[in-house]
Amino acid sequence: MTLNAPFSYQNGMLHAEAVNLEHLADQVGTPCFVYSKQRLQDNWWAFDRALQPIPHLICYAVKANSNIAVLSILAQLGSGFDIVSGGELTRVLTAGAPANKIVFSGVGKSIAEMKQALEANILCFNVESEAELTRLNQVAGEMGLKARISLRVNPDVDARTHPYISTGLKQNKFGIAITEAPSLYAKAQQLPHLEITGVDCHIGSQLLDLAPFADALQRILQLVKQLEQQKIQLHHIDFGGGLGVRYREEEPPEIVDYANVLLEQWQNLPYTLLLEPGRAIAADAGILLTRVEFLKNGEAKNFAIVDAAMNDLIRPALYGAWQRIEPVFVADTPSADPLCYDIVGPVCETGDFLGKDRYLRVNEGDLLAVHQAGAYGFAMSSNYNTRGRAAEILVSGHQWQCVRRRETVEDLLALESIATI
Ligand SMILES: Cc1ncc(COP(=O)(O)O)c(C=O)c1O
Ligand SMILES: N[C@@H](CCCC[NH3+])C(=O)O
Repeated sequence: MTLNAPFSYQNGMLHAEAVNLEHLADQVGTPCFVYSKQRLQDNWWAFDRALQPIPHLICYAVKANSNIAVLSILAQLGSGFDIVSGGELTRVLTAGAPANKIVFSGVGKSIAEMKQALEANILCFNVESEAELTRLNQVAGEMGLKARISLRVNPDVDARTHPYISTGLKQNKFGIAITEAPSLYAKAQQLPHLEITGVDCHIGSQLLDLAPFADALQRILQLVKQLEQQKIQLHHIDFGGGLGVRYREEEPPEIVDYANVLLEQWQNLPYTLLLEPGRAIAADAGILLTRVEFLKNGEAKNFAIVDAAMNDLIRPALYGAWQRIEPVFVADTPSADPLCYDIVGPVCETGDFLGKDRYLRVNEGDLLAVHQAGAYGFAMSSNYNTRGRAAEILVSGHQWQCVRRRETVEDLLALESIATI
């Protein structure tokens, strides 16, 4: 028997982390998410290196994986952060990141969130509507402060990704139409409690093509020229995140090729380039470990019923996403042919599956690893069916540490009370 390295990737590279996953799963219990410190760092450095020729700030998209230990690893590298809520702001500051590297995206910022971010003195609000602009100006004024802003511009390019995670089209709720941006910038310039500092854009997630990026940047740079003519002073251009990763047979661009497409158009612009990558930094730095509870041979299908469910990893149920699932132990000389299974969880939904039609050699009690689970895994988990959320483990070399313990039922019930009315 050989133990698979915890992070053996599709490209055949074995990762340096060397923790025995069986021992870890025995001690922590399953399901649990396991993150590689080294891989997080390597991914962040790959962006940083690729953008070396120009002034830049990588603002990791916290929504992808907001564990405080993950954030603090990136903060120590000098990362900036893209947040979308007051909660994420608190996490990032708790992780020790400086507020002046934080940008705040999202279409529905509340007054309380605006106040929190103004008090913290974040780098920039990415404003997504005229109404938000008005509200932010008022809130900042009441606090006797000025809010630094970018307008998030919707360039109307088709990112050619899943419709739920495409954000740069006219019909999406995000951003301000590029055609309306010059007049809204002119308005922002008149508002006394705002300070224009940049332009922002994000066209979608899990992008596998460079063309939409190139297209969007071209449109943004045209807008920037127009704003220069309007004498609007910019300091940065925030080009969002969205670079895809390989889940199955996709061929996402390398980080360096993605950066080169941006650099080609950038030339010698006198601005700082901000990027907001999430998935490309966190996805392949994490796996979800789950144990087979039962094997069930139905009339039409075989099921491997595992102890992780859609509440732990919702991407398969929500987007029909495919993530690689494989046993942690692989026999050197397999004794039987693999069987075709649906890998399903205990949640009472037919949509509760982690994978369908997977050929596996498994037995009850076996440990499985779901790959590419470092991004939009735990961060999108829930307590559906009153299931406590999984533990999160960070591994570094031969060491591991529990960076979020498993939720107990007491944790879940603590917020509720028996009705007395
Ligand atoms: C505004 C914004 N920035 C950054 C991201 C991160 O995207 P990704 O994880 O695809 O890099 C997202 C998510 O799509 C987003 O909405
Ligand atoms: N949650 C999505 C990505 C959403 C990106 C956020 N704007 C996913 O798992 O693919």
